Amino acid sequence: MSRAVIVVLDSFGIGAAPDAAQFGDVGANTFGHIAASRPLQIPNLLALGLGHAAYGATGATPAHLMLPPESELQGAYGWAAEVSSGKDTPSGHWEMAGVPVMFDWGYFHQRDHSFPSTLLADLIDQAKLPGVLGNCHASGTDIIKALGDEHIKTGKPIVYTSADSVFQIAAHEQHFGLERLYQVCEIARTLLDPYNIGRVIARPFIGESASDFKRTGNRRDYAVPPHQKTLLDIAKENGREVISIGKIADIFAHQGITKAVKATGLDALVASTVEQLKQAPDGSLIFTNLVDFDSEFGHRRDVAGYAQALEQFDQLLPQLMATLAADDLLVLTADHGCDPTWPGTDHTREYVPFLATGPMVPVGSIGARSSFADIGQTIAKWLALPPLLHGQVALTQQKED
Ligand SMILES: O=P(O)(O)O[C@H]1O[C@H](CO)[C@@H](O)[C@H]1O
Ligand SMILES: [Mn+2]
Ligand SMILES: [Mn+2]
Repeated sequence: MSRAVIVVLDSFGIGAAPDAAQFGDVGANTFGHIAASRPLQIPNLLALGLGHAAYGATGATPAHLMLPPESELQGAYGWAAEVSSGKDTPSGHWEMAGVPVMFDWGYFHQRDHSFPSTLLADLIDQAKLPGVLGNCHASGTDIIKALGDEHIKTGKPIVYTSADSVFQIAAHEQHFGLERLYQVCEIARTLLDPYNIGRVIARPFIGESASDFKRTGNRRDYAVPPHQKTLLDIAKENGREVISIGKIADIFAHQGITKAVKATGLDALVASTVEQLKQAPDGSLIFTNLVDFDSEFGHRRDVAGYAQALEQFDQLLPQLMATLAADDLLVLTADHGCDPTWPGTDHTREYVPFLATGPMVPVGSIGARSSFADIGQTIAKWLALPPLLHGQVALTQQKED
């Protein structure tokens, strides 16, 4: 048997998807626009075919990049489009696990007074709150700067949303209390089910004034469970270990997971992945989400920070690859784009990279993939699990002669 590792570089799109026009995202390109900002030192990602995949997705090599010859690549590369109706995190992850989201989530479209008054009244009543602040579309870091002081004074949590199907609640870890914030989120989760909202997100922060308010790693996402069996459920049912690292367990509403490991930051998340890979039994699935690309840089429209984080990840990659056993598969991908040069602060509809490596992975192009589900289907095959309902197998183990 063999093992599989998926590492999601959250928001790392590689060029506008064929249906980007429906999202106002024609021309968005997370990777391309970061690469255009300055020369990037990412030799390991390029050796896995990242530049080739970006070329495949857009028809152009990202600025400043010299692509290694195809014969020198260390894996298979492709570029995958999303079939799910939204460009949100759960849709992207569920689709890559074989469950595209073809229905529409509920959204709060109004930029101000975004939430129905009955919803807020029920939340205030059931969670025994003195009221709420915010009630608008916002960037999470801006809104705690603007309303954090008032929140501390009044004890009213800050509620806000975005173009995603989310209801986010920001509150101070000490003044309001972390456990209390989680309890309020659980109440909100039940109230939001009838609105078909994908996630309630707890956004704890610390600090004593606007200049030093800082969100912490205690963020928690309350997702609705996937509507069909995912790759994770199928692996678990077949007696496999399914190890979540970072946000994955939350994104799948803790379904199909046998072990959940928390870590904060790129270094710690990759280190946890390496550590789990060292001990995971044959047949295991390890699934890691690197949230910082999205939450610290993409949504913050921080091109320099994103570029630096890509270089940091590139440096961590050899260690991860060196931990792969002879028949292991490592897939690097993303769940959507979040072009830091794009107007607004929301996600962008993009192709994502589908980079696969491991000693038995055939080298070369696996081309354009019409759904992220090809990732899950490929892994199901690699792990000798029953096939998923969606997706095409992109590659199989290359047997030695
Ligand atoms: O601005 P922050 O709070 O980071 O919010 C972002 O994070 C949410 C979940 O990924 C997205 O819906 C987006 O609104
Ligand atoms: Mn995401
Ligand atoms: Mn996001």
